[in-house]
Amino acid sequence: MTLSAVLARGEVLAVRQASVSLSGCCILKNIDFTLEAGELCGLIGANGSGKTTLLRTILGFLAPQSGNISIEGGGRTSVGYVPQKFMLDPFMPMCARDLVALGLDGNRWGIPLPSKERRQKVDEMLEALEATPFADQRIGSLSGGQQQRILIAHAMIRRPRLLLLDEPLANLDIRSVAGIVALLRRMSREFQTAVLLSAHDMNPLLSAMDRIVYLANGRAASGSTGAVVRTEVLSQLYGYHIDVIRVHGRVIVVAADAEDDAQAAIAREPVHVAQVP
Ligand SMILES: Nc1ncnc2c1ncn2[C@@H]1O[C@H](COP(=O)(O)OP(=O)(O)OP(=O)(O)O)[C@@H](O)[C@H]1O
Repeated sequence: MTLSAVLARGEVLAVRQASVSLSGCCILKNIDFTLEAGELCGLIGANGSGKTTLLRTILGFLAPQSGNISIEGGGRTSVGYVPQKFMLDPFMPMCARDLVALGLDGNRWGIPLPSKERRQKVDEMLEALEATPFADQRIGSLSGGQQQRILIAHAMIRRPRLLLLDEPLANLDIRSVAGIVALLRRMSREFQTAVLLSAHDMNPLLSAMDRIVYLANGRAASGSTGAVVRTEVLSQLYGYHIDVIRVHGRVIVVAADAEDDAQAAIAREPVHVAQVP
């Protein structure tokens, strides 16, 4: 990871021609996009398309074989992260508020914040996430949507410049999904944090995304949703014909005429089926 020298004004993250291999297998090839302060970006792709790999590379857990990644402020201290499938023990004897407060400690050394200041920061973040009403409940007793809010508060409490979330909408009902998306949209603007969240279904994010990074075939297309989610762009990305169908304000991406069985199996993967609210 390089320091912020190559970032243009306003950019918080720049991924430049980054390629990543795992166990000798190329997972991501020449990924190239930037994110600006306050932008909300959907990292969209089917299962196994490399979303987690890309997030782990941005975090510095994996090194790109080529290309580079620059983050404002130089790295981890300015990045918040909510991992995928974060399992919270239902019997963990910790209330939600305390988990948020732990985010203040992070990799911080030295004298802790005075307890009054600490409490104030936690209260502010709980309020921002509309999590105050359940802040004193045991973390394991909360619903999936409530837990997600607490995890985001934990990741945001040090006001990172970049927030990475791996599938934060998975396993949530449609109402909770809409609530989390609206909160992330508002927080990215309010705190001028660049938010990159992965999802396999772009539909819940359509009205909220400033930018999309669409992963397929180890490669990425990025830009506004209108510019990227198009037949020509996605067909080029996948390497075979893709139809983009817009219906009732939703997008369905389907592969037409896959040439053989193997391709057809891959082709079925990217289909984004519209959910009925
Ligand atoms: N350690 C590894 N060695 C080799 N291949 C790996 C390794 N870890 C992951 N992969 C492969 O890399 C590809 C991308 O995986 P990744 O978890 O990044 O995808 P994803 O888009 O996050 O998937 P999901 O939506 O299912 O979480 C997959 O094909 C996966 O099998």
